[in-house]
Amino acid sequence: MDAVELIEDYTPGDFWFATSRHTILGSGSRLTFTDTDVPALGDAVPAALAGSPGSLAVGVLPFDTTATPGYLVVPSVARVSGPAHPSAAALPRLTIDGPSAVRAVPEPVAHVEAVARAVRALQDRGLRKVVLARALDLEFPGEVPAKAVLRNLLKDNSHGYTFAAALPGGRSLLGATPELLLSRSGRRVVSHPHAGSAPRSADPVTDRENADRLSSSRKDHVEHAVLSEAIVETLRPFCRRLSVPRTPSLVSTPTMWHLSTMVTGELVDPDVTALHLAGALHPTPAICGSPTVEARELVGELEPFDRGYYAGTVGWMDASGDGEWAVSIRCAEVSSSRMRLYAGGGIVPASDPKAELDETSAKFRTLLRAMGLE
Ligand SMILES: C=C(O[C@H]1C=CC=C(C(=O)O)[C@@H]1O)C(=O)O
Repeated sequence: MDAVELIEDYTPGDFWFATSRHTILGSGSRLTFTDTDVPALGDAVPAALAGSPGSLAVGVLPFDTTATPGYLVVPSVARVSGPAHPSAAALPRLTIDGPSAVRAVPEPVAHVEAVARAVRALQDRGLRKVVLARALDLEFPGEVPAKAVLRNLLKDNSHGYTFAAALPGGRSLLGATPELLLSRSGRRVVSHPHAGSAPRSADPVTDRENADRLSSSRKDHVEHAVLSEAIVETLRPFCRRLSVPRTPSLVSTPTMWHLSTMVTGELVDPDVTALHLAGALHPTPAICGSPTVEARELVGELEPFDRGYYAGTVGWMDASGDGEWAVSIRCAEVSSSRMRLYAGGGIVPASDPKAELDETSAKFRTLLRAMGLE
C-alpha cells in the first residue's frame, strides 16, 4: 500500500505522520499514556513497547509540559508506507467550504503591542530571545473537514512533516511543519532547528529578494544562533561526535523561507531513546526563548491564551528507542466545528513589532492555503 492510498483510510482521531522517508497511519489505541512528567513518559513508553518489537507509540507533547499532559498512544493498528511525495502532489485539491466566522486572538494591533513590550522586557531583564504567538479562531457551520484539510496539507508540503494527532477530549492537532526537533536511528541522532524567517512570494523576483534579505539579515542570524547554540549545548553531553555546520542554510516551504542548521551526532549511550532526547531539548528557543525559564514566564505574561499542543512536539518512537519528533508549528487544533490556528515568531532586541505581525500572518498561510483561504 502506498501513502496516497493510506491517506484515504485516515479518519479524524487517527495519527498521521508523513515525512520524506516514510508515512505512518496509526488507528485505534491499545494503550494510552498521559502525564505531565516527560521523563516518566520517557520511561513508561519504551517499557510498554519492550515486549512487542515492531510496535510504535505515537503522539504529542504540549508546549508547557508541566501544565498540560503529554499524550501518547500505542495504536491498535499501525501501518507504515514509503514517502507520500512525489505522488501526493498529484492529489486533486479538495474544495473546503469556508468558515462562518474568523476571530484573531489577540487583535493584530494587540500583538504588535505585545511584541513591543517583549522587546522592552528582553532589554530590561537581560533575555536573548522570546517567541510570541497569536491565534486565529475559525468557526465552521458543521464539523471541521479535518480529513480534507490534511489531504490538502499533504499535497502542498513535499518536505518536512505533515501530521495529525489525537488530543485528549476528542480534539486533534493538524499541521505541516518544516522543523525536526530530534530523530534517532540506532546511535545516529539528527536535529534540524529552524529560526529566522521571510515570506515566500508568487512573484519570483520578490521571492528571491526576500530570500536574499533573510540570508543577509543580522537580526535573523542572531535569532538563529540562539537556537542552534541551545540545540548543540543540549545534545553535546549525549553525543560522542556532533557535526554542526558553521553557517545556517536557507530552506523553504511553499509559504516561508527559513534559516536552518542540520545537526547530526552519534550517541554515547544507545539506551537513550528518541523521546528522552526530545524531552531534553524541548522547549527550544525556536518556540520559547532564551534563557528558557525566563522566556516561558514572559510568554505567559504576554500571550492571552494557553498554547496547548502548539509549539510542542509530535512524533513516534518504537521499541528500540528510535523515533522522530517534529516541532508542532504551522498547525491548528480542531475541536468539532472549531479550529484554532497558531503562528509565532522569535523576538530579539532588534525586532520590529510590525514586521513580526506580518511574519505571523505569513506563517498562518500553511493552514489557510490548505483550506483555500489565502
Ligand atoms: C514559532 C514558529 O516558527 C518558528 C520556526 C521557524 C522560524 C521561526 C522564526 O523565524 O521566528 C520560529 O522560531 C511558528 O511557525 O509558529
